[in-house]
Amino acid sequence: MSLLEVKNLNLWYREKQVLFDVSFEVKIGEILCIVGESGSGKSSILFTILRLLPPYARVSGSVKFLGRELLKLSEREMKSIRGKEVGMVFQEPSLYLDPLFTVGSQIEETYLSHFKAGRREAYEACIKAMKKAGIPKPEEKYRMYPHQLSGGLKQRVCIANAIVCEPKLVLADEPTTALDVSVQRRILALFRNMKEEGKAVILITHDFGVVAEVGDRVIVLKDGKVVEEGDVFEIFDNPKHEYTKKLLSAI
Ligand SMILES: Nc1ncnc2c1ncn2[C@@H]1O[C@H](COP(=O)(O)OP(=O)(O)OP(=O)(O)O)[C@@H](O)[C@H]1O
Repeated sequence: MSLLEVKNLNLWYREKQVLFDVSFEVKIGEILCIVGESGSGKSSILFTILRLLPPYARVSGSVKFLGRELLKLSEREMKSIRGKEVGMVFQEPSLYLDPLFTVGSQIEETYLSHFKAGRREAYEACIKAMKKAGIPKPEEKYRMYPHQLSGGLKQRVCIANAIVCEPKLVLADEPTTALDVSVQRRILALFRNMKEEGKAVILITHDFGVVAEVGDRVIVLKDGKVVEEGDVFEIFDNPKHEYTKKLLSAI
């Protein structure tokens, strides 16, 4: 069953068009990887799905999540979807953590903004999410401020924040780039587990090793257009587009 259906999506930042007729689907239990060079529009696809665009952006097309047209929802309805139904891990964790609050209170806040729960329940959900995100000694880290954590740990806090409400879909923009190999493996294992729980992930990555390890399907983006789409094995064994061949030969 289709969890997310994106059809003929176009995006303009002021006069400049950056997405051209982008269409793809994400099924339940699937990890879709988006690959493409810097500036090809990968992050813009995720920001458009969650409607986190600047006021000067213009969008046409359709983004259906479980049959609901997200592009037509009010901001209030979108708020109830962001973080709860659809989680997001951004590229630069420092930008999304508030320096004035402990990381534990920020993750709990995400939980409490979507569920009527007491402090104890929120605390337990927070510790569980931190463990799943591969944070060692989560009870200690819970009380720390972002500046007291390394870049890799901050990224894992963002991942915990994205999964604390157990969303059906996680959008992850280069989530493992700042992490060392063992933590990276743990995060990829977390994404694989999400598939088994009937959830799905859209993963932006430059790393074809990551695609091979967890991806089910891939879309290749070039200058805002989908130039190739297919199952991971098909793309690796038989890339059709010159651009995909070039990306593959670069690794
Ligand atoms: N908020 C914005 N306002 C104006 N232009 C933007 C904005 N965000 C991105 N762009 C432009 O849109 C195009 C696509 O950018 P986007 O960040 O989506 O690409 P990307 O493939 O994710 O790149 P990267 O891998 O470097 O993150 C680029 O030309 C970029 O300069």
